[in-house]
Amino acid sequence: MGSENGLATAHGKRPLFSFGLISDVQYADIPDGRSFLGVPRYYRHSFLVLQRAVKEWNNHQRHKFVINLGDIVDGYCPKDQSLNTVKKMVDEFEMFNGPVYHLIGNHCLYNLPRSKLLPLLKIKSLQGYAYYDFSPVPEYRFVVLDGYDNSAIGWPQDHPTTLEALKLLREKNPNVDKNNPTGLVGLERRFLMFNGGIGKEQMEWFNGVLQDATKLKQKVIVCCHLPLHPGASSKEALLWNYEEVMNLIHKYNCVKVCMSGHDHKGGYSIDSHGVHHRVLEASLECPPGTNAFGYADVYDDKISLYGTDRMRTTHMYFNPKVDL
Ligand SMILES: Nc1ccn([C@@H]2O[C@H](COP(=O)(O)O)[C@@H](O)[C@H]2O)c(=O)n1
Ligand SMILES: O=P(O)(O)OC[C@H](O)CO
Repeated sequence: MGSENGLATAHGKRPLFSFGLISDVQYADIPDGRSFLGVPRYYRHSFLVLQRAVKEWNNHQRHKFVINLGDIVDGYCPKDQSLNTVKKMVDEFEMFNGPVYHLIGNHCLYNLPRSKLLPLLKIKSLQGYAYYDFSPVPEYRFVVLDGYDNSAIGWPQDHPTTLEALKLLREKNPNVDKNNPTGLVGLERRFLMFNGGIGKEQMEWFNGVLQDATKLKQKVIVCCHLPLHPGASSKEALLWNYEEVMNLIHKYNCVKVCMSGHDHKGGYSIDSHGVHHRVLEASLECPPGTNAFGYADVYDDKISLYGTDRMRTTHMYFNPKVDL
């Protein structure tokens, strides 16, 4: 891991704080396999990646917390093992000497209902939603979005949200298999069942948090399992209503970085308003002996993400013209 070890850096400053990050561990006690498109997936090895990540984060000694960008378990995990597998993963995360913040992903929801999943992940939620915020230092606010708020997965089959999401998928995606993007053109390829969107109440809550952060002169890092910007992601992995979310973010100047998982190859872009979008490379796709985890050093004018092996290092400088 490229390291500044939390000490004075090249531009002479100490980070305000640092934190560990990882995404798409997608562990299951099953033999190696492949994605639909043929990319190898190492279901058992991904647990070893997590173990090595926790060891590194603890060795560093200065990380204030760790954030898991979602999909702690894989959809192929035998369903009679789901509960114990999620517990095993949470227990491993809890070997970290500090708080751990989890996001939910589609694979989590293939395994467990929200009522079981959220308490295990220690996500304090209202009515089963998995969005929340926290402020590790007065200068920064993290917003965790629930990208499966509007979704055809994770809610009971007869739930109004499921029915509404299925209606949208029928309108947008003519394929029988609603995970199949064949025939969908351009950004419409995001209308797949393994994606989802942010609902009205969550949007209102998000707007309120951005207003409050602006008042407090806090910089905001938005985290969502589903990517929010086409420049950093495959079209097939995007949040259904990413434009609505980005329009809201762009009304304010406080959001500096958006972080996601889901699109396993990873990605990075800066949008037209200078907001950085970083999609993290998946732990699941690390061949044995390799890794994909990292940590971020956070300053008042940049975030440096230091990746290990398959997770790329990214220095994200904030646009000095964008004042708080
Ligand atoms: N191009 C694609 C990608 C996926 N699918 C469908 O999605 C399911 C999940 O895909 P994974 O990459 O997670 O394995 C897969 O079973 C397909 O139904 C697709 O049709 N076309
Ligand atoms: O996380 P999965 O297995 O549902 O795969 C999602 C795809 O990578 C999105 O393009």
